[in-house]
Amino acid sequence: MEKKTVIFISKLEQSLELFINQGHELGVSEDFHLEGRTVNQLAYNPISEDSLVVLSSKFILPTIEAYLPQKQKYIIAKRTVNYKNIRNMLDIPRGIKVLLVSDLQKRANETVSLLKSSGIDLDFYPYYPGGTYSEDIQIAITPGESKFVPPSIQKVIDIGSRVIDLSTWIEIYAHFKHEGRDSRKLTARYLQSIVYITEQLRDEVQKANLLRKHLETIVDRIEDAVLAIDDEDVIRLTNHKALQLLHLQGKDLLNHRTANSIPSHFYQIIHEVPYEKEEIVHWDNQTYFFRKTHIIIEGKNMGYLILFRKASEINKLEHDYRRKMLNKGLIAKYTFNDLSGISTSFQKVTDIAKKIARSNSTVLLLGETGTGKELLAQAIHNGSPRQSGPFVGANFAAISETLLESELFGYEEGAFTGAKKGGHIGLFEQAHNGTIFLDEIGDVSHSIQNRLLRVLQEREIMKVGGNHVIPIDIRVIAATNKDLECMIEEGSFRADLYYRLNILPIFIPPLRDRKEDVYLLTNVFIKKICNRLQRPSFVFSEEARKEMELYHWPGNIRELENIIEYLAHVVDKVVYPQDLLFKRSKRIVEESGETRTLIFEAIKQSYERKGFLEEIRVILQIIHNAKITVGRNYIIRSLQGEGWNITEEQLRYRMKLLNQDQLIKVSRGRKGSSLSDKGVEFLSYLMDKDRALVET
Ligand SMILES: Nc1ncnc2c1ncn2[C@@H]1O[C@H](COP(=O)(O)OP(=O)(O)OP(=O)(O)O)[C@@H](O)[C@H]1O
Repeated sequence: MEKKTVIFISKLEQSLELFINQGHELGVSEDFHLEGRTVNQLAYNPISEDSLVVLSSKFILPTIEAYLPQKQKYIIAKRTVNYKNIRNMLDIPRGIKVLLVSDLQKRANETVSLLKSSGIDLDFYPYYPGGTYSEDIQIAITPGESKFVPPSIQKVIDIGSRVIDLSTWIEIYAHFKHEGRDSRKLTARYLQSIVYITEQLRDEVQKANLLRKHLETIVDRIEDAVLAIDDEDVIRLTNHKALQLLHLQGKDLLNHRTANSIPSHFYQIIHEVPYEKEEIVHWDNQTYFFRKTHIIIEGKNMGYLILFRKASEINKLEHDYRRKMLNKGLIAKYTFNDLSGISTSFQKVTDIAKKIARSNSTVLLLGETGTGKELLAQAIHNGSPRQSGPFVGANFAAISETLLESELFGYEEGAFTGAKKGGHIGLFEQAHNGTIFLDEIGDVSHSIQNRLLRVLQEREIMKVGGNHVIPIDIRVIAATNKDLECMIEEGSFRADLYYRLNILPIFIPPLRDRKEDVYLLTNVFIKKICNRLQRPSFVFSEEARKEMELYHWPGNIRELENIIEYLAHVVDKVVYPQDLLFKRSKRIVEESGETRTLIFEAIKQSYERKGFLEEIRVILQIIHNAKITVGRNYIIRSLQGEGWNITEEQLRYRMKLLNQDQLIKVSRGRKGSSLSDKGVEFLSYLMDKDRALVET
C-alpha cells in the first residue's frame, strides 16, 4: 500500500526537525512519509490535498490559513514536555523560585501548566521578552528558548522544544483509518521512552537513599550533636549524640515538628540563640557550646543546622591535645613574661624580639651557651600569630649525623632497613603552621646545610625514600653560639645559608656583661627552686653576693641556675662565699656522698635531656681507657670503631660541655684531653647506675 504523507508546519525549523525525529523514534515513519514546512516556506512549497497537515500550535493558524488548499484536513498538535530532559529539573530543591522562559506570554503560561500537570511542582514564574521578573530569581527553565533568558539568571536548564503528545500521533493514525495494530505498536514505543525515564528516576531515588544512609552514618560519627531543621521547623536530620543529650534515645525525630519533639527549654534556646555565633548555653545542669547556622541552598534559606557539645568534653579534648603536644615537645612553654632581666642591654633584646615576633621572617639568635636563646625562641613563637601552632625544636648538636636526615625530613615506609611501618613524620612536617627552632645551627654538617638551604628557599620537603614534595608553612628561628661569619671564612658554613638565616638577627649579651641581672636572676631562681623543692627560701651574704657579681659566668644563666639548684640542696638560710662552687678549689671527691650524688645526678640528667648521655658515657670511657691525653681525631675513630657516627662539630660540642662540667681536662694549646678526677668519679657513677639497672 502506498504511504500517505504527513506534513508538520511550524514557525521554527528546529521544531520540525524535532517532530520528524520523534516520528522516526516512534516508528511512525515506517507507516507515513513525514515532511516539514516552516510558515515561510509554504508560499513556494505548497501542500498536496491528500496529505495530512499537523500544526505545531493553534497560534499559527491565522498566518497559514491562506496557503492551505480549501478542503485541507489539519490537526493542531498537542504538545508535551520532552521527558528525556526532565531529569535536570529534579535537582532543583522544592520552594525555590524558577523563571519559566518562552517566546510568548501564553506559551510560557502553557508550559508552566504542562510541567505542573506532569508532576513538576516547582515555584514557577512565567517570563517572556518584555515581561518583568523578580531579581532574586537565580534559575530559569526554558523549552528551547534560552536566548530569551534574562542575563542576571545564574543557572539555565533548557528542557528542549516540546514534543508531540501521544494523543496527536494516535489522531494521525485515526485520520488515515490505519490499522489498530500499528497504533498499539506506537503506544508501546511511546511508553517505552517514559518507562526509560522512570527507570532512571528509580535509580536516582535509590542513589539518593544510599546517599542519605551514608550521610546518616557520617553524621552519627561526628562528636557534636547535630540537628538539621527545615524552614517549616521540621527535623530533617539528627544523630545519636543529639538524641542522647536531649534524652530522646530510641525516638524517631525525623520529619517531626521541632516544637512537638524536643524538650521545651531546649526549643526555647534554639530560637533565642543568634545565628552564626559560637554561644555558651546552659541546659539540664550542663554547659554547652552551641552553634546555629543557616542552611543556604542555591541562594535560598532552607532551614538551619544546630551543632552542640558539652563544654566539659571540649575542655578535656583541648587538655589532652595540649598534653600530647607537650609530651611530644611540640608546645612552647615560655612567654616574654618568663624572661627576667633589668639591664638596658637585655631590655633592648626583649623590645626588639617583641616587635620581630609579630612578623613571619626568619630570626637568628646569637649568644653564648646558656644565655637563653631557646627561651627567647619560645617567647617569640608565643608572641607571634602562630602561637596556637606547634613549636618544634631540632638540636643539631644533639641528634647524631646518621639520624639527622630522617629526623628532620621524615621517611617513607620501607625507605631503609629498620624503617618504621607507616614511615615517620619529620620535624619540619611536624612544625607545619608553627615554628621550627634550629638550635646549634653552627654544628650542622655540609650535606645537611645543602638540604636546609633548599627547604628554606622552597618551603617544601621531600621525605627520605619519598618521591613527592610536601609544602610546609613554617617560621624558622635558628640559634648558635658559634661565630658563623668566621665559619664561612673557614669554609665550614655555607654563605648562602647564612644569608637565608641572618634576616632578623638578635644578639643576647653574656651574663658577665649585664651584672645588674645577676642579682635579679639569683632571686628569681631561689624563688622558683625553693618552691619546687618545697623548702624555705635563703639569702646571700654581702660577700657571697659580691663574688657572684665578680664571677665571669662562662655558662651564663644556665650556670647561675645550676648553682642556685646546688645551693638549695646544701645551704640552710644564708649563702657564704665558701658555698659557691666556682670559688672552691676543693675537689668534688671531698664532698659528702649525698651532695656528690646530687651533683652527678643533675649532670647526668642534663645530658639525658640533650639526648646524648650514652655518647657521653662512651666518650668518657674512651678517654679513660686511653690513659694518656687524647685528641679529637682519636676519639672520633674510636667512636666509629664502636659503631657511633658523630661529626667533629658534634664531638667538639660534647667536649665543651664535659669541660664546662669539669669532667675532662683540656691540656694547654688544645693538644688533647684527659679525664679529671671528677670525670673518673662520674664515669664510675654512671657504671654503678647501669649495674643497678641490670640487677633489678
Ligand atoms: N632571661 C631569663 N630569665 C629567666 N631564665 C632564663 C633567662 N634566660 C635563660 N634562662 C634559663 O637559663 C637556662 C638556659 O637557657 P636556654 O636553654 O634558653 O639557653 P641557650 O642559649 O639556648 O643555651 P644553649 O646554647 O646551651 O642551648 C634555661 O633553664 C632558661 O630557663
